[in-house]
Amino acid sequence: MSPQLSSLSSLCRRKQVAQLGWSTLRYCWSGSSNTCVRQFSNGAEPASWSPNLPKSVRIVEVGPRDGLQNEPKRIETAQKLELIRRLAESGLKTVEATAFVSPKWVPQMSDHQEIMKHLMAAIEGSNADISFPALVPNLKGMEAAVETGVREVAIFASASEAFSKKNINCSIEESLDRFKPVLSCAKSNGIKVRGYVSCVIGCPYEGRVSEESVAKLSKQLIDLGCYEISLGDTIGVGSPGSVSRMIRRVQQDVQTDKLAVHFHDTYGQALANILTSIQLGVAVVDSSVAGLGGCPYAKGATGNVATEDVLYMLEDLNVETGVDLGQVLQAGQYICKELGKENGSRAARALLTKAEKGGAESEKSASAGTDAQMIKKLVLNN
Ligand SMILES: CC(C)(COP(=O)([O-])OP(=O)([O-])OC[C@H]1O[C@@H](n2cnc3c(N)ncnc32)[C@H](O)[C@@H]1OP(=O)([O-])[O-])[C@@H](O)C(=O)NCCC(=O)NCCSC(=O)C[C@@](C)(O)CC(=O)[O-]
Repeated sequence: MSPQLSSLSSLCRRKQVAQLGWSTLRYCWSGSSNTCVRQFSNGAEPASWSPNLPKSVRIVEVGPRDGLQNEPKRIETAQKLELIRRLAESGLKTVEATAFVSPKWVPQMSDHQEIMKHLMAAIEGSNADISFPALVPNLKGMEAAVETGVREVAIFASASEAFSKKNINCSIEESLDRFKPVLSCAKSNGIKVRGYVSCVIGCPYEGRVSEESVAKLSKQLIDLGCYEISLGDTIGVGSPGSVSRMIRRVQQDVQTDKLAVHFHDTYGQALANILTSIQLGVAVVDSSVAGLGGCPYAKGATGNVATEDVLYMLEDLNVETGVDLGQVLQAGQYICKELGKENGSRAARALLTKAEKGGAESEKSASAGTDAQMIKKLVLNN
């Protein structure tokens, strides 16, 4: 073996390239630039640029709930349903639709019954492979959700005491007590329950949150019966260092295939955090169309990471999502127009600018295949 191949071989072994099937890989060096180009021996592209990435990622779209809950202007139920319809048509398999919370606390979600009844009627009797979960904070919310025929709910706890108090008006311990009857009601009605842990890196009232408390609460929610835990950086203060420390600690107590990540983009770290998380094996990512969002009880925190930005990155990494970026982008444009606000997705804005300048010209200059394909679609659809 040449010295170059031998040093590459040990480097790749360190990175556990064996998982990809070492024998099927052929390596060529482009001597001058010293870059390694990987190809499968059958000529196909490698699954992804890094052996540590999952083959596919499930996107949990939270725009209609997390994205809209903080909007000051009343959004009509019909507008919300139109947004959900467009998102569902893009190939998303999970679209969080609403929250059965108190209308006094979060007025924007007060049409939860109507939204959920409509969605459940739309998929009734079908084998539609799509889930429309709703947030529930307590048994009262759960009972209202059950009346609509809901098939999946999400309970939400906080790793910070102060945030728990502000957000759901009880301590962490009390919230777990409130969730117990929710879980048993879910069990007897065959409803899946997802669990959120908020403030996994920092809290707007208490500052830094320990990895220990995030792991403890995540495990408690799993033990209560949640099938998955979404780790929420509610105020978007994490970056890859703190995020990887937190995830590694949680992985000691909860299986990785039961974890999801939920990043807000306050410090512009969300995509880096997602890349870090998926390299640690997490294969479920929450995001919000057009980067809508913010929490009413976390002032100053910006929206969730934009679904379009996540899809743009994952497409380039060859990580499958089954979601059509063009359709999500158009759903984002629809809701931004209704809300009278600019699209918060950087990828959406860049692609739209290019599309406006003219598809053919942009295709020539597009740096990534994703750009060219997207612009073609946008030009055709506009
Ligand atoms: C949990 C409560 C209800 C406690 O609120 P409370 O005031 O302590 O509740 P209560 O039991 O004392 O009841 C007070 C009133 O609320 C009613 N009530 C009681 N429960 C419900 C219910 N489920 N639905 C509708 N109404 C309800 C109840 O019937 C009563 O009505 P009244 O007699 O005054 O007319 C309240 O604090 C609340 O609704 N909080 C929700 C806050 C919220 O939605 N926050 C945003 C979620 S985002 C988040 O948490 C982060 C996340 C998940 O996105 C992840 C991340 O970003 O990191």
